[in-house]
Amino acid sequence: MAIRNKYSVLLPTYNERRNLPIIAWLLNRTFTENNLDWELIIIDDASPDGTQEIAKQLIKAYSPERIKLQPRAGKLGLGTAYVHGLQYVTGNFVIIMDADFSHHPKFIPQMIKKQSENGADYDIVTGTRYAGDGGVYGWDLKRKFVSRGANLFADTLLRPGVSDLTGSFRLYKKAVLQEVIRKTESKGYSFQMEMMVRAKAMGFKVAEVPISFVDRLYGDSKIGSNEITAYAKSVISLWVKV
Ligand SMILES: Nc1nc2c(ncn2[C@@H]2O[C@H](COP(=O)(O)OP(=O)(O)O[C@H]3O[C@H](CO)[C@@H](O)[C@H](O)[C@@H]3O)[C@@H](O)[C@H]2O)c(=O)[nH]1
Ligand SMILES: [Mg+2]
Repeated sequence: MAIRNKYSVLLPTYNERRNLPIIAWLLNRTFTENNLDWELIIIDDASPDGTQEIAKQLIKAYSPERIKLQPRAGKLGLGTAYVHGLQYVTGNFVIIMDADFSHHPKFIPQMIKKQSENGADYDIVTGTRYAGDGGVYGWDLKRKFVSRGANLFADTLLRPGVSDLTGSFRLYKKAVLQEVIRKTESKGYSFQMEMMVRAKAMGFKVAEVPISFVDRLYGDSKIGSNEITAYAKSVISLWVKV
């Protein structure tokens, strides 16, 4: 008999108390309706808004097998949050996504289907805002420009052949995520781009699923201008090395 797949969602949070119950509810509904085994690992960086209290209530409401809280002592960045969370994964597939429902769980079954579609066996399935029916809703012109510019910059220099390098809604085989993460140096938002460039350079097979990214309703984005500088540095250093 074939082994049943298990999907572990890594969810980094920083001040997401209003979003967390809804995203947990949507994830539970999606996995249950699709008869999939899953767990949710919340990586909270000591959010001052009490996100962890909400996480603890959710663990009680759903069960400690389904929802896990793996906090850190301070705000240590998005890239290292995934590295931290990965240690606790018990599934054979890992999904990374944002907690503010910019990444709607309804795309997860599509990503899972794509992973093995027509006898394929992709190592990574990435959501893309920049191909097919994908798109971005709710961002101002400046943010759209930064995102497009970041993708264009990395694509021009590194040619990885993936339409959305900075997007962070992805499905990985756990072993692949572990292997690529070991080589990745980015601590912040440039993590996604570096992971994808390295994965392609390492010969992993990547598929794309168009997603609509809807800007958050509650709370603020945590991206700052220092992240943009770090991103540019990371693209250039990959250009030299990879
Ligand atoms: N634990 C932890 N979580 C963090 C940190 N910084 C951000 N997060 C969490 O990471 C997710 C994304 O953060 P946002 O601040 O909402 O990002 P965004 O501006 O909407 O950016 C989105 O687009 C970027 C560009 O395409 C993406 O790179 C990014 O991942 C995200 O999808 C959210 O769940 C947020 O709580 C951190 O330092 N630590
Ligand atoms: Mg967001």
